[in-house]
Amino acid sequence: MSFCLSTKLALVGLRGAGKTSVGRELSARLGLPFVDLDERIAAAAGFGHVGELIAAHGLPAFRELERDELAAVLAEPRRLIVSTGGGAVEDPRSRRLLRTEALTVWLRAPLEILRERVARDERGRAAGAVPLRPAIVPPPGAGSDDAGPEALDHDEFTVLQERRAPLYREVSRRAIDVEFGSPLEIARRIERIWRG
Ligand SMILES: Nc1ncnc2c1ncn2[C@@H]1O[C@H](COP(=O)(O)OP(=O)(O)O)[C@@H](O)[C@H]1O
Ligand SMILES: O=C(O)C1=C[C@@H](OP(=O)(O)O)[C@@H](O)[C@H](O)C1
Ligand SMILES: [Mg+2]
Repeated sequence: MSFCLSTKLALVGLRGAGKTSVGRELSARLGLPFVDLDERIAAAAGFGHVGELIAAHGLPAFRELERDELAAVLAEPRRLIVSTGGGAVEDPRSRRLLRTEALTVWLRAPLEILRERVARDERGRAAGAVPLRPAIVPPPGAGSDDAGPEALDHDEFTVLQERRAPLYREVSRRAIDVEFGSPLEIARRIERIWRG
């Protein structure tokens, strides 16, 4: 991709990978505007965070907003950094746009790290607060009386990783391992890719 005026840098990866934190650091370092897709969608709909939006309107409604907002951001005639939500790649049109309209970078980390970060984000929040990241994978057998023995093995992150890893790979020009290093250090690594 040529380094043109409207080039966008997009971050993808599972929940907890650091897309929001690293995107913010990158924006400060590169002096480019930052869009966190989740924050923009939640604010536009009058919610404090996307977990509240999903709780109120459901996952399919959120996915529609996500798809439309990503297309709008990637059509903006300016350079910017966009941090997507972990599930943005599930929409085929979004994948095409991430491939063609942005330099997309996949932030990768072992699942136990992601689990720990996501759990830590929920700790210390008020009792009864709506989760920041609601569970989105129905347990096997959900809706029937007998979930079956495989329900014991159900793990949200494993399911999402299996489903999404090929999609992240498909849209990304580069994958970055983010197990080690602060968001600032990871932003510095991505800055080098961006500057070519
Ligand atoms: N490189 C990192 N090292 C340690 N903690 C991190 C790192 N990146 C993000 N975090 C923390 O992990 C949590 C999830 O980060 P966030 O940026 O919201 O991820 P995402 O947007 O990919 O879900 C936050 O508490 C954040 O401070
Ligand atoms: O994995 C997902 O489908 C989601 C990830 C979240 O964003 P982060 O990846 O920034 O946590 C947010 O968009 C929503 O809770 C759904
Ligand atoms: Mg985020």
